[in-house]
Amino acid sequence: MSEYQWGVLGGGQMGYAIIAGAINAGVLEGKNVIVGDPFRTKEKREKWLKLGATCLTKNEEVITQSKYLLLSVKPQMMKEVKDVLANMKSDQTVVSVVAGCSIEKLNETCGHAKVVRVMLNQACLIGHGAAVLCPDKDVPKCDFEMIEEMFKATNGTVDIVLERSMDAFTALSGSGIAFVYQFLEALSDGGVHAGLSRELSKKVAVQTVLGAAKMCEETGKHPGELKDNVTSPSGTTIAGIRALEKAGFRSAAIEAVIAATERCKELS
Ligand SMILES: NC(=O)C1=CN([C@@H]2O[C@H](COP(=O)(O)OP(=O)(O)OC[C@H]3O[C@@H](n4cnc5c(N)ncnc54)[C@H](O)[C@@H]3O)[C@@H](O)[C@H]2O)C=CC1
Ligand SMILES: O=C(O)[C@@H]1CCC=N1
Repeated sequence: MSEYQWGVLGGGQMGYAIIAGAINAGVLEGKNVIVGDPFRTKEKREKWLKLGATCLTKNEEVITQSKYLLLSVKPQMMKEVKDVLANMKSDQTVVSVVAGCSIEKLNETCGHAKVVRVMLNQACLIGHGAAVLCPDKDVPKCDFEMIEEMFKATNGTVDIVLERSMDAFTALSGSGIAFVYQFLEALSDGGVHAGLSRELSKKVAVQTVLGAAKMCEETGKHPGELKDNVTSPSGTTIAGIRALEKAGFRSAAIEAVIAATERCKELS
């Protein structure tokens, strides 16, 4: 084993968010990271080099030189990496964020390595992800604690969950952040329609969503109760809520989580 501790297979959006988040949080050093990716663009390689990581296009070397391997290729790319993963040893641990890829499948694919399945979203880059972890039974306690600490440093919440709920968490956390981005974009479009500048509308929309999330977190109150507190009789809010209800807003959000969960099941 070399000086590298963390290998990454797939240095794209999620691999980068997890590792850069950990480096930003001070729980990992770039010099301890080795990334395997075809690096089809110069920008991608440079992003990793800036972190102090080592970039390789040969996955074999990444595998042999890592104690922990972050598996962050697309589900459809698993077949491309399965031959190198098959060589993994029992003193190595794979941390997989691959949507829909079960522990059973990971065990079949990753040689003798131990396996931890994780789901989270890209806000881990800035310490505000929402992570769920699902370790296989044979993961040594000290290895799991180390992995848990790393995810605690980069996520607002970290929970250990049963594997059967991973598809739902993929929808709620992994994809859910994109649904919130869509809501944010739509809110600021609404502001622009009402005559606000794009810049100020976006800024206020972001702060409004941030404030709502913090109110839910810090008061511990049900979002419905907080909504009722805002809604004056014959006021502006109820007029807006009526419009949202007419358009099926809450149902659309529920359907989005269901659709993403179903898609995750299909991917597996
Ligand atoms: N994007 C997200 O917000 C989230 C993604 N995930 C999961 O993370 C995984 C990665 O997703 P993204 O980062 O979005 O995808 P991405 O496409 O940004 O990253 C995948 C990376 O794998 C690289 N790659 C392709 N073939 C390879 C090979 N043979 N060996 C090594 N690397 C190879 C690509 O060049 C790319 O950089 C997926 O399995 C996804 O389900 C999980 C949670 C959230
Ligand atoms: O869209 C996807 O498939 C991935 C998994 C969760 C978030 N992004």
